[in-house]
Amino acid sequence: MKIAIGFHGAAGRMGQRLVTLAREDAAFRVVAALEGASNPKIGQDAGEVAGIGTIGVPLSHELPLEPKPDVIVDFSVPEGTMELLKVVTARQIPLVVATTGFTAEQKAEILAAAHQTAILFSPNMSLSVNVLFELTRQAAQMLKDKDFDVEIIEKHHRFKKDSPSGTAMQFARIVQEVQGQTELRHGREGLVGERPRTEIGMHAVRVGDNVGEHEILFSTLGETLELVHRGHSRDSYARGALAAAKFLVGKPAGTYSMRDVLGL
Ligand SMILES: NC(=O)C1=CN([C@@H]2O[C@H](COP(=O)(O)OP(=O)(O)OC[C@H]3O[C@@H](n4cnc5c(N)ncnc54)[C@H](OP(=O)(O)O)[C@@H]3O)[C@@H](O)[C@H]2O)C=CC1
Ligand SMILES: O=C(O)C1=N[C@H](C(=O)O)C[C@H](O)C1
Repeated sequence: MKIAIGFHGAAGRMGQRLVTLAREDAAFRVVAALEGASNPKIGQDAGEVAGIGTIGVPLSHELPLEPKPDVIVDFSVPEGTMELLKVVTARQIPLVVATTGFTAEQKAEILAAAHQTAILFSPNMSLSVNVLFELTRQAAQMLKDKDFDVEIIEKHHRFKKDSPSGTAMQFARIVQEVQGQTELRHGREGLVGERPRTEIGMHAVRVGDNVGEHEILFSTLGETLELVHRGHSRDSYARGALAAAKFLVGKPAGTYSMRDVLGL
């Protein structure tokens, strides 16, 4: 039996790649392609929008009653995800949340919804970024209390709405958990004084069509260690999200992570 999969934000940059790659994967049948109510492409075929020809699934705002998806993958905007949460909890549909830019309150709502259905929530679906989360934790542990400054630089395309990226925030949280920095310093300007060791510097660069780069710098007097990930295309995120969808089908309510999917 094929997995019936739905996409939320289906006409977006990521949504189009997901529709395309899911159609190439014999494990899936695409049954829903959801978009914001005001999207001008509502009613158009999701495959036509993705550039792969007609697949018989129109872009819609409401999730049709039938066929019920076995899982939904969300790459949209925070307000859209919050709306979708009501639908997936009412209908007990597992959800992969890949959207970023949530407030702390919105994150708490997503975690609360996981009491009612299975939710996998990750700011980055790529295998190697998730490996880098682990390497960063190890580096932070080994360099703890050794007089290192930590700065995080992320680069993304000019269309990105949230800053810093959800992934950069996750790198910062990992280092803070291990080393205890109390403050995130978003850029610097003016006579800000010497750098305290209690902050992590955060720098968001927005350039052209960059699909995502993250650098974590551990630097002390005389040397710098740089951990770097560079995306080549959006397909690394899309493939990770489809692996997460396969993993989540049939799982009981609860929160899951890419570590579970990738066996890290
Ligand atoms: N976790 C990960 O690995 C990754 C996460 N992302 C995140 O995914 C999200 C989407 O990225 P990207 O595809 O580049 O962005 P896009 O803007 O290209 O796509 C978002 C889509 O969501 C649609 N949308 C807007 N409002 C709603 C709504 N209320 N309900 C449903 N859909 C809606 C947008 O429509 P419209 O254009 O009409 O506004 C658009 O089609 C971002 O938050 C990004 O940071 C991206 C890549 C990887
Ligand atoms: O908007 C993007 O493009 C990306 N967003 C995610 C984030 O905010 O971390 C993941 C990836 O870097 C691409």
